[in-house]
Amino acid sequence: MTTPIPGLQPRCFALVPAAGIGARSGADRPKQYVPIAGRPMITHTLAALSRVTKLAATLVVLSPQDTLFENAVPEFRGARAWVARCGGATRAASVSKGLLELQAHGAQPHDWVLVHDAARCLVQPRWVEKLIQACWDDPVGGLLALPVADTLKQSGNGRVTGTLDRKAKWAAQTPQMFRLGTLQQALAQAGDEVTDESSAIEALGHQPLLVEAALENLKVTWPADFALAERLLRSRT
Ligand SMILES: Nc1ccn([C@@H]2O[C@H](COP(=O)(O)OP(=O)(O)OP(=O)(O)O)[C@@H](O)[C@H]2O)c(=O)n1
Ligand SMILES: C[C@](O)(CO)[C@H](O)COP(=O)(O)O
Repeated sequence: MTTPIPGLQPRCFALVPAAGIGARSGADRPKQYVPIAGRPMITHTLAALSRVTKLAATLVVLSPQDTLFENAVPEFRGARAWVARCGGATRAASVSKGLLELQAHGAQPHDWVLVHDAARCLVQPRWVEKLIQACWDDPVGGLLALPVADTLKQSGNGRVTGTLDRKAKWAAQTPQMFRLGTLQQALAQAGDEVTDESSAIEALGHQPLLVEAALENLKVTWPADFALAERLLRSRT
């Protein structure tokens, strides 16, 4: 595991995987570019991250075939805003490629990386700050998450085949915050199929910190989620 270096302050970087196609969303384009409340979804995500002063820079990982980003987010530029068209076939592959890109920009193994889905466009700066504060002195790092409130059913052929114990179950969100070096090692060992960073870190034998967030930090995934996200965003202004 990458450990802190005495006397050397780590920096915090945001890494935003945005190389997916949004197959489940039913949209006519990658879902991160679908307008929500008048702007492409990803602009809300990046605007929220830009208000987190602890972040040294934000890297957006795009698909090598992406032609939409610069038009969608013309304001995303400058010393703290990086883009790399190095996305892979899975979210984990995109994150791994992004970590290499962060290193190419000078990030060090002991620096913190906050991986945040482009598709969680309702993230609020205060939740990100809560995560940073909670994890800053933690030996492992952690993630935003929410205790499961619904009763969990096991399914088979559309019928209930069992009821799962929901005690001590949390739904993982993002950002997920880990040291760059540890995350690189974890993803290299876990492979490209893990669905979040925490799973890879857990597979190394660590126990990431759970930092309670809000239901509102949802991931736009299904067609109906766009209207819900729009209502929530509009209700803030
Ligand atoms: N190969 C991939 C797949 C996903 N992502 C990103 O990871 C985040 C969470 O993934 P998900 O919600 O599953 O997005 P998609 O993969 O685009 O959706 P779907 O699975 O429905 O195709 C998204 O911001 C998405 O752009 C990525 O960078 N690279
Ligand atoms: C990282 C994540 O958002 C945590 O809930 C989630 O695992 C992403 O999953 P997906 O398969 O990319 O939708």
